[in-house]
Amino acid sequence: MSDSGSLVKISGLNFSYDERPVLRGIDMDIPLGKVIAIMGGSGCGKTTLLRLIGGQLKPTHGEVQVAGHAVDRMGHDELYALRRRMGMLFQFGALFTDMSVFDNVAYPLREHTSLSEELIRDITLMKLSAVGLRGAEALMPGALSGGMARRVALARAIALDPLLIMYDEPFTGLDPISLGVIGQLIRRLNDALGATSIMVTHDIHESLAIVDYIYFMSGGRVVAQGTPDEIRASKDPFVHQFVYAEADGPVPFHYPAPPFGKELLGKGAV
Ligand SMILES: Nc1ncnc2c1ncn2[C@@H]1O[C@H](COP(=O)(O)OP(=O)(O)OP(=O)(O)O)[C@@H](O)[C@H]1O
Repeated sequence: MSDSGSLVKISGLNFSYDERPVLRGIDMDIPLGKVIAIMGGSGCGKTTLLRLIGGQLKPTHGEVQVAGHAVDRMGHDELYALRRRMGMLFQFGALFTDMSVFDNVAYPLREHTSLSEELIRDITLMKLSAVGLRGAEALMPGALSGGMARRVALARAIALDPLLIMYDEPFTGLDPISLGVIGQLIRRLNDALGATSIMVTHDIHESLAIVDYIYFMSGGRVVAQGTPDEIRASKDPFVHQFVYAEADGPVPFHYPAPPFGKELLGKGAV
């Protein structure tokens, strides 16, 4: 793929929290218009990767480019302008509980633009309509089901017509029907906006249904990648473990610990 076609280009990316390496040489090329999933075991660095793309963290080595510009070399104003073009949906959506559905979705427009209240109203209603919730504008978040709240969070994430939308575990805590609805919405909104979407998720089946490409991470590295068809056909043990939700495989079930026998004996001997 040519550079002109990629919205996010990650090259040789390393990142450590203090001295502890979390990402170790990540390369990704995410084309404009695509929806991609990043999967991997707990703590493998997925959220850290999103924060590096968003410019909240700086690489230890390597580079993240968004729309042809290195994120860590941007000045304050440039980074602010870029963030305005990025929609983020964090785990559980995190709506402002003391604001109505309407005010939640209008919030980024009021914060980041100088549009008239009349125009903000029209855009907000259009965004709510895009997620099927125009009629719910006056409700407070406490009155929403989990699936509806997630849809409001989606409407808020796309309020400013983002170039790039990042989702951190958008399906967590949803029932299977809402999960399918949110998955389809992520795809439809991406395509309608001509945006590019990156989602960190544990849901392999929803990912296979809606994304263009999947990266699997382990130990801070990309260990497998491919289109949904390639992933379904893959014999890679890592991919197999994810697709078939097996406890035993390359992704360890246990957090690293000293051998059990040694620890128990150690305690018994005291
Ligand atoms: N602010 C921080 N300071 C120090 N270490 C951190 C910080 N944030 C995350 N970590 C550590 O970095 C590693 C990667 O964390 P990250 O949240 O990116 O993983 P993840 O793949 O998103 O995990 P999960 O799927 O459980 O959300 C973890 O071991 C975590 O404990």
